[in-house]
Amino acid sequence: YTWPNPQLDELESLLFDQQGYNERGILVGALNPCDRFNFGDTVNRSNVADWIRTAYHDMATHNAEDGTGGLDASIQFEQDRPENAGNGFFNALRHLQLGISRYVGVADFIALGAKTAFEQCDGPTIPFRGGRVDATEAGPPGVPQPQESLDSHISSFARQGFNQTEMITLVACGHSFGGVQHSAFPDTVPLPADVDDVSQTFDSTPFNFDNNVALEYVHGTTNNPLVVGHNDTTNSDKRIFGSDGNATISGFAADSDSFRTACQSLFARMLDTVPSTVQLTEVIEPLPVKPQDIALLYMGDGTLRLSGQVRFWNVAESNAPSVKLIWADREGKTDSSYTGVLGHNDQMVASVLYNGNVSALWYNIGPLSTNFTVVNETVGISKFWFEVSGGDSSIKTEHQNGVGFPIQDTVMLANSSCTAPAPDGLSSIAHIQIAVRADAHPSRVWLEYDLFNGDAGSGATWITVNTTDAQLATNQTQADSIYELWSVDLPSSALASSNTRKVNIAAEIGSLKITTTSFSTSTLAHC
Ligand code: HEM
Repeated sequence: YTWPNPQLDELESLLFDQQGYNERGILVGALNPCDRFNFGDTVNRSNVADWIRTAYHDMATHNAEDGTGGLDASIQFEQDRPENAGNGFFNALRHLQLGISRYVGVADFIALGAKTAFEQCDGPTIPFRGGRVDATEAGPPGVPQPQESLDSHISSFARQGFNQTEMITLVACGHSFGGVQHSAFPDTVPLPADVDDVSQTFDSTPFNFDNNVALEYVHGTTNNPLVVGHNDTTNSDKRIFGSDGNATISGFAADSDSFRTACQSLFARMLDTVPSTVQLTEVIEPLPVKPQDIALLYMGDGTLRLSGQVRFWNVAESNAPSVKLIWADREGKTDSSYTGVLGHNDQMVASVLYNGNVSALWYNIGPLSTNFTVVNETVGISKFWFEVSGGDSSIKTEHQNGVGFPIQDTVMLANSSCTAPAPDGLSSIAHIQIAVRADAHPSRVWLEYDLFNGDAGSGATWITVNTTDAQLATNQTQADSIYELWSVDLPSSALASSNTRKVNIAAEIGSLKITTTSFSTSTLAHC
């Protein structure tokens, strides 16, 4: 895709800013190491297994015929159903919900969680699409349960869109992780003496993807509680694996590569099973050159400060290039003076598990001593690009296939913005000043910020975007012939349940809506 695209940029970052500098720790951080479990010390439980099971149970109510249900976060409202026994969903959701924003909801986070868990813990790479839509209420029930007959499982998977071989495969792929917990299934897993609870695992390597679930089943060494459980009624894995005379599962036991490939494609299908009204995005690949948090700041002295960061994908620190920024002015013209340096040091390195271990380098716009580049406000800026000088003294221009990286200089934060204590002495008020090009004549200028909403009963969460309108400032002393100032006060209470405490500026000019990247009010100067 072409930068910028706020939804795809956010998904790309969640997928590929995994570890190291600028990491988005929410996914990989909770899966490292793979036996990590955030909630209590029950032996054999893990976030990895909870996250994968959550994605399956959310998807499993899909109806392929009428196109309803699928991976839509309706699991948030369905946790008290017998088919969703155990606290794994609650555990998974209360972590994954923390990352949501106006661009990426709970359903996308459930899918991201399962994908990342699978890959981080030795599974193959799953292509990822975003754009799932969160359900606002429970859907019809229909997750398969262990006491049901083979026929009912076959028809349940058919309803979900999977044939019998795919059913065997998907169950084996999922049950490469985790196990059955006594407290959730007391009739299936007995409680040994002297422990409060226990989880009996599906194979001997419950925290990592491998074909042991098939191998141990075929060798007769399995301890899978849904195969060798003392109550044959709940031995659903035994009935499912054996339903084609063990042909599929024996193939997986004999050939771990075929198991990997089969799980890779079925996991992708599982995560992409959504209501037919939902249109998923393209498969998101890492951008080779990705600007982030690019912002202009109006200084009121004839200059604008350009700041932000740029990530260069799949470059090792030992080959760190030197990078030059070049830009075009408001009219699209460039000049030999429209150039700046990018700052980098050996700490600004990230690592990503993506078809192997990839490293990415981050650079700041401007030298590290200031982290900004000065733009003359009279000529402004409309797009930028990079000249990358490799160790072999070759120079490569990175300009998004000639498009450049666009930036608007119509609306931006002014550096006269500041925060002051509120009259209650406890909270604060941000006095936000916004610079708007005097020739733009916006019909409306406002602030936007994401607010968390939660339903205490179900534990469901969602984001709403709150807005506060700005007015043309009565005091224009900081303004000049090119920019006028708008102002708005934002009490910190307005951001009370904002997940990021970040705010962006928006303006409506004709039928066009322009937005800036977001900033944190906590970084503003004190008045
Ligand atoms: C007929 C179909 C299935 C049945 C009857 C079934 C049944 C079960 C049961 C009873 C548990 C124990 C849950 C607990 O103790 O909290 C479990 C765990 C699990 N299932 Fe399934 N399952 C099925 C299909 C799947 C599929 C298709 C996947 C994923 C692709 C999957 C992934 C998991 C995972 C990862 C766990 C471990 C959870 C943990 O350790 O916390 N299952 N399953």
